[in-house]
Amino acid sequence: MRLSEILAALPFYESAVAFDSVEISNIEVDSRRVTRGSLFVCINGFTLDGHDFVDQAVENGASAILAERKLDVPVPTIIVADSSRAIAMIAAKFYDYPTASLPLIGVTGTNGKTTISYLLESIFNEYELKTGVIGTIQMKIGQDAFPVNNTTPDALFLQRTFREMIEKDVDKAIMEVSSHALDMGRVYGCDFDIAIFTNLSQDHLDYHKDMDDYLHAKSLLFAQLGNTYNNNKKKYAILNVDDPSSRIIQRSTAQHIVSYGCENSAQVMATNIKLEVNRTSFTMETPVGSIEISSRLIGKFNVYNMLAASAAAISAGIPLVTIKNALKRIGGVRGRFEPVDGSKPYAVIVDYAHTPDSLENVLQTIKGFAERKVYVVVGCGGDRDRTKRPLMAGIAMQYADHVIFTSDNPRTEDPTLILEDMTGELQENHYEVIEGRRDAIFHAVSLAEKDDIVLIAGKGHETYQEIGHHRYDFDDREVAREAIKAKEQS
Ligand SMILES: CC(=O)N[C@H]1[C@@H](OP(=O)(O)OP(=O)(O)OC[C@H]2O[C@@H](n3ccc(=O)[nH]c3=O)[C@H](O)[C@@H]2O)O[C@H](CO)[C@@H](O)[C@@H]1O[C@H](C)C(=O)N[C@@H](C)C(=O)N[C@H](CCC(=O)O)C(=O)O
Ligand SMILES: Nc1ncnc2c1ncn2[C@@H]1O[C@H](COP(=O)(O)OP(=O)(O)OP(=O)(O)O)[C@@H](O)[C@H]1O
Ligand SMILES: N[C@H](CCC[C@H](N)C(=O)O)C(=O)O
Ligand SMILES: [Mg+2]
Repeated sequence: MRLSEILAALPFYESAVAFDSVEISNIEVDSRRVTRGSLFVCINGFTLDGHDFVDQAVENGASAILAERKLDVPVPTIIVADSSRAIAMIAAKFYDYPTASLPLIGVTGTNGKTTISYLLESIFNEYELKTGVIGTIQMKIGQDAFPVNNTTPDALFLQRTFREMIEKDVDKAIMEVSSHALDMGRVYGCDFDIAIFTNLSQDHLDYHKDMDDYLHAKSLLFAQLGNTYNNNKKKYAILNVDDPSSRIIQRSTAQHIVSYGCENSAQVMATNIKLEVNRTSFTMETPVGSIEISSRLIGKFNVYNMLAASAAAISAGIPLVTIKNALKRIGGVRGRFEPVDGSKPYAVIVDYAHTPDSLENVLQTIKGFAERKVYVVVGCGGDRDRTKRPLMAGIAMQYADHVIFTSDNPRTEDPTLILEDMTGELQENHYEVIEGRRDAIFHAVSLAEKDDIVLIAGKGHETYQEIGHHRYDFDDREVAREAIKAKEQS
């Protein structure tokens, strides 16, 4: 595509030289991926500055550079005020606005995004539609899975992926939209058809100034709903009426709102909720009728997830009976309330709870069924919100009979200091600190007796532990299985 055509997507740019004849074969933000004919976009990141790699990009064959300042290079340089925002617009243009035709659902909120994405995948698949999913665990096109570095990847990856999804005949794309992504403009250029809000509770206060700032970022998904290409497609905002933040979010969109909830009156509402140890059932009242839902997803928080997914699916025209069958079929989502080796007299559950609210929800659920002791193995990630550490520790202590505090992903922080942040204010002493996560899991499992429950929280599906800048192989579920085996042999 001609550079001038790509640049037409930008509201403003400057260039000192003529570039009318420049052809662009692809766009890249990483100088190492640049090939002959690339447009290299220099992004000033959190750790490195793409402008410093411009020589490598030119050596690798870049035809033009998009940057935030003048650079001494022998190819045309286009100057914009903010290249990480410009990239979203030009990537959408370069890949010919894929989301103008690809039906796209965005899920945002503190907890439940991944779960809802996979519920929607199951519902659409049940209706024989091909899905694409982008989120925390992976990117999927149909049943093919690919690794991702971020819950919501950068704009270039997104637009490229949406185009690939169209080429591979995807009918519905579902993506998690993190507050970081919204704040950094990774999803500018995405034309969402349905936007889902799950809930808002404390997390990410390392990045967002305060909870208002965090909520504002979440609301941006709804502010952009229907404003992208003005193509007159009907848009829906799916809001949780039981979360007070929905009232603020509601004000950021003029699109059709579909409410869901259990406590306050909602368009899609759960009544007669029965929470059992291995099954959840409820009546789902909807604008298109009422239906009995039965699912193997456990806990009231999963009733909210099922309502949110159902409200979105109904808005997308999926019949209630398909929704019912899909929710009945789905066994669970990887690393979310996942039992490890259900054949033992005690239970071991791995769950991705890494926020105060999710930990409280999961522990409340477990306490609702526990016949004897509850053990919790939990830590907090390094280089992340420090203020959630004592809150998570307090919640673990409140619900568990015994807590083993351990390392999550320490990243570049000292694990001992993270654990001090967690335990420093604790008044009671029914806890131990075992820094090594493997030892902590082995110890917790060794303590479990008949009818006890061990919750291993925080890392869910993750298959690594990040210490310093290195990711070591580590999977809570595998380690728990080994611990169970060791216990049985001792
Ligand atoms: C703070 C943050 O969001 N950082 C993101 C950012 O990385 P960065 O700014 O550090 O990038 P950088 O390494 O400084 O590089 C700057 C530029 O130089 C370029 N470069 C670099 C090296 C080189 O040789 N040549 C070159 O051109 C890079 O390609 C890049 O364009 O851009 C990267 C590429 O898009 C992201 O992967 C990375 O996310 C990191 C891994 C991250 O941890 N982000 C978290 C905070 C995040 O976004 N989390 C949310 C989920 C949160 C949740 O819901 O729980 C998410 O959506 O993932
Ligand atoms: N609706 C919900 N409300 C509160 N807690 C929830 C809800 N759904 C899931 N959880 C809890 O939060 C954890 C993470 O769930 P999930 O992965 O679906 O959320 P997420 O929003 O995708 O998280 P992330 O921000 O890490 O991507 C689960 O393991 C469970 O403990
Ligand atoms: N998307 C979240 C995941 C946190 C998972 C937890 N295991 C941790 O490392 O803190 C984040 O990057 O903040
Ligand atoms: Mg997620």
